[in-house]
Amino acid sequence: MKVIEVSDLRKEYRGRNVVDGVSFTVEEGEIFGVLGPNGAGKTTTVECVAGLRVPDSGTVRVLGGLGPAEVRRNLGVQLQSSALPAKIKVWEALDLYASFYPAPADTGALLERVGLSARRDAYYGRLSGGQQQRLSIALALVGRPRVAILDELTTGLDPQARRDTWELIEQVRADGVTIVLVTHFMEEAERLCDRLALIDSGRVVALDSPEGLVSRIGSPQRVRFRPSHPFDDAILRALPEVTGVRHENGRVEVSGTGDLLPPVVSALTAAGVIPADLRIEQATLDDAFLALTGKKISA
Ligand SMILES: Nc1ncnc2c1ncn2[C@@H]1O[C@H](COP(=O)(O)OP(=O)(O)OP(=O)(O)O)[C@@H](O)[C@H]1O
Repeated sequence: MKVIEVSDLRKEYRGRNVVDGVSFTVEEGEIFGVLGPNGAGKTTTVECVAGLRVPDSGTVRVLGGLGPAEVRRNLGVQLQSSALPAKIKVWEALDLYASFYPAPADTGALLERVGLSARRDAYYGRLSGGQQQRLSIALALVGRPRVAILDELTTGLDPQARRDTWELIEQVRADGVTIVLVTHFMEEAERLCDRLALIDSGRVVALDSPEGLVSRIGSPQRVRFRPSHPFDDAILRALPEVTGVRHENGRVEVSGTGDLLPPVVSALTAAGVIPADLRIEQATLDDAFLALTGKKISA
């Protein structure tokens, strides 16, 4: 079942098309990513989906076309800008948000799940960045939504807190909540998303699974090494898997397709060249974005 259907969404600010004809659908139970550089129009898009901004044109259908009140009841939203007052306590914030819904989640169990039980009496302003993010996720889930929209939820977190948050998101999805995840971290998108829309300058430039996006670009693999001594590139260029060979500061980078490593290593070995510091790199979503738009996501 399609839980969100967005068609030709447009929003203009001061003569600029911030959202410029965006269309996508989100299936029930998936983690759908909206990935793109800062200022690409991601937040504006999801805020239109959540009914928090009015698009200039285009349509948004949530859960088969519910009205605004029903959408609010079924949609949990965690936004970048949803800062709480510093002097509100964790349990007070949760109780307050729970009071907006007819059948809210058990707030004690929710605090447990996001790892904040021990901080229930703490002031919001006293929480670490990771704890504040976890509370904002709890607030997005307290109405027991069928769909949760999470915007830049790991921005500013240290790597451990980020990984903990990813695990939490996977658990939430395992409970059957459909998740729309806005991010500009490709690692986050690669790890969590079933499908994603790459957004650039208000447009969807591609929509696919992370693997699908990466496999669209020509050179999904790179092998790098430091050769024991100079050699003739022709021995590598002759291999059908190899599409390019580059030399840089005494290192060699071979790009190509398929299973690149074995033929490269055997060709080098046959020529008596020992590859030191051998590394293999898969293409990433960043490479896919670069290939599609000419820009880096993480600018
Ligand atoms: N209310 C507004 N009035 C004027 N311009 C706005 C408004 N909201 C957003 N914009 C502009 O629209 C563009 C897209 O903003 P948006 O927040 O949707 O991008 P984003 O992809 O979510 O980026 P970020 O990750 O930085 O939030 C930006 O250039 C922003 O300055």
